[in-house]
Amino acid sequence: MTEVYPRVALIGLGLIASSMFWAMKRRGVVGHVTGYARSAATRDTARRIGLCDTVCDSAAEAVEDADLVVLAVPVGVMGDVAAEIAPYLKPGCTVTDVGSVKKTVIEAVAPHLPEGVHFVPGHPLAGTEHSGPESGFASLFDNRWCLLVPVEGAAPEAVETLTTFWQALGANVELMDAEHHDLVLAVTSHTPHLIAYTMVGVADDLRRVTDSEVIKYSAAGFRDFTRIAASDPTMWRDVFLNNKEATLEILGRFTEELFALQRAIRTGDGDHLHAYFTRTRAIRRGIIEAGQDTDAPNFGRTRTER
Ligand SMILES: NC(=O)c1ccc[n+]([C@@H]2O[C@H](COP(=O)([O-])OP(=O)(O)OC[C@H]3O[C@@H](n4cnc5c(N)ncnc54)[C@H](O)[C@@H]3O)[C@@H](O)[C@H]2O)c1
Ligand SMILES: O=C(O)C(=O)C[C@]1(C(=O)O)C=C[C@@H](O)C=C1
Repeated sequence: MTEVYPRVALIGLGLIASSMFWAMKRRGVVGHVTGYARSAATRDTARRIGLCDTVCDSAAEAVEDADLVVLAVPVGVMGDVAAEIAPYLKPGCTVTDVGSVKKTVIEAVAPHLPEGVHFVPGHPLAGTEHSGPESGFASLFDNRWCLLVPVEGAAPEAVETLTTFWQALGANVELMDAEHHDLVLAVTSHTPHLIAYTMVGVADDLRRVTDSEVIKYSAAGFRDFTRIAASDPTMWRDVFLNNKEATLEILGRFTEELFALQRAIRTGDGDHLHAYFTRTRAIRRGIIEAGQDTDAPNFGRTRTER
């Protein structure tokens, strides 16, 4: 296919950036890809496995000729990274990010970017519990959503080109505003992760107290929780600290429902439980009927399957 961008720079070389690299190379989406990660060990690993055409020892060097710069670092450091690269950005280039939270990332990044640079924030809704340069694979974004969250006054051509880029990586693209994005993701991703972290923590405490074999005999549902709860601690700490308002709102609602279910169990209100579970089952069936069941095609894949 024709190149969407001649030169791309990946800042941060973890799961998402490495998957983007392999996906770009799979279809010849771009020309040359530079990469930079803060840690020398990550840069060494990237060089060893051929991740990026050139691995640079500074962010400045990585971005200087890039037509697209992708910030693929934890959301808590997006602003620092933007400040670091700002003086070296090529006029007319596009800067995007892949952060799981949009409002605070936009607030942290936008003020650093010089005029003439297009900022088009993004978020691919695809991932695994693995992290680091060796965890990526080319098919991660296939048939997954990538949400773009253009800031006010964003150049339509810059948004269009980034849309074409993500489509070439296999994703379906939609535009959304930042506040709505953060609320939707609090429901579909952030709060579920917090619940999984909590449930696994509770099971672990229980194991210590009773010395039972909670983990050894864990059923499939709980195993799914342990997978989610194995996700990167830095990434998820930053997600919760940066999507405070929406997560707390959804957690509040979650707690109310949980209390209602708790009460139904205590009072023996089987009708309440049955009606509730019937409603939730219908949601799952609706997803399957709508053909949107993209159930975990990426889980457990390794880099060798790229
Ligand atoms: N993991 C997922 O499921 C997923 C999905 C969609 C979006 N995201 C978002 O993508 C971003 C990256 O996540 P990931 O899963 O690829 O993480 P990761 O932990 O696999 O990789 C992060 C990379 O950033 C580097 N880094 C950290 N601080 C840096 C700094 N100050 N300067 C330069 N490099 C730095 C790390 O060395 C590492 O290479 C996050 O913002 C995350 O919220 C993650
Ligand atoms: O499947 C997983 O492991 C994920 O957690 C991926 C997941 C999600 O919650 O769906 C996690 C965070 C992202 O920002 C986007 C995708």
